Amino acid sequence: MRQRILQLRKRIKEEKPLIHCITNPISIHDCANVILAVGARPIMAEHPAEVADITASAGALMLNLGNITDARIESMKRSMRTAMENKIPVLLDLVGVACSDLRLDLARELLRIGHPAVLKGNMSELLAVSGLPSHAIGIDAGVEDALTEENIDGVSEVLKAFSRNNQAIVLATGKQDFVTDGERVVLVQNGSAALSGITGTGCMVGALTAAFLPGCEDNIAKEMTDSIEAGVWSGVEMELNGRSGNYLAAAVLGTALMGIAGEEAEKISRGPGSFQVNLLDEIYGVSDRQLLDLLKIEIY
Ligand SMILES: Nc1ncnc2c1ncn2[C@@H]1O[C@H](COP(=O)(O)OP(=O)(O)OP(=O)(O)O)[C@@H](O)[C@H]1O
Ligand SMILES: Cc1ncsc1CCO
Repeated sequence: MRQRILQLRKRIKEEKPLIHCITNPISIHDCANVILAVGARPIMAEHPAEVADITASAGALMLNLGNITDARIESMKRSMRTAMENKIPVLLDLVGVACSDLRLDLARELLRIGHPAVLKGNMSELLAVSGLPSHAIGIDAGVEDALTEENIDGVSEVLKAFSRNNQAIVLATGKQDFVTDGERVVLVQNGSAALSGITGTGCMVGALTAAFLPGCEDNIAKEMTDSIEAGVWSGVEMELNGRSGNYLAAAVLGTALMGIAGEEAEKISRGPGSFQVNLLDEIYGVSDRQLLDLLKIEIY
């Protein structure tokens, strides 16, 4: 996994894929900047009459339900259709589905239209979309829903089943980030409480993960073959848009990079203002050596 995420980061820097984001105006600027910081190219087009063309030319599509509008609802449906037709990987960020039936219904409709590679949210949002009770406060996760040593086995079973049912990577953010492909679970333990002191860090994790999706494409078949030969493939084969594959590494890299950058930025910041600036610098500047030395993941 460690070598895999370094290769993925290098590949995106080299290939600079176009990442189409339809997202909320609160964090749209931050999302564009983190995509640039890892070497990819953001485009934030959202007019319903143009999004199909833009999606068709992109390497990945990010749909973020924050601050939803009628225009973006229509655009997301159109882009999801185009992404499926063109075999473009999609990350769906379920912002607010635990506090708004409009967004929950939209998420379900998008899941009927298409097949995201990654389903992302905080723990309350993922419980809500899985059809379970949740305790969100607005777009924030409720403390009752946080991952703990006591509930981790139960939560893992729920989110692994949700991943298998949707044949998507599930990424739940929080103090620890939880990533699963339906078989394996990766806990990413990097991070800083300062990340919850500025808005949009969850959206930025979505944007980073979306930026890494195109880098998983050609390597998927090879990664699976290598794993089978090495006897370590865990058995789950995902049919994503007609390809077999697994975008687990993109989600682990997206969350780990945010977590490590948050830890490093916190050391040199005076408060949320300088933290925000330093966070972007760290996402841009963290070296491979730092990534390897600071990465804290557990794989089950
Ligand atoms: N208390 C914490 N300690 C360490 N890391 C944290 C903490 N809170 C959040 N993070 C990190 O911040 C990032 C965003 O996660 P969070 O769950 O806060 O997203 P969110 O609620 O969707 O955020 P937003 O709504 O602001 O976009 C993740 O990388 C997560 O690991
Ligand atoms: C504050 C806020 N409201 C809708 S989206 C958003 C950014 C963090 O998700």
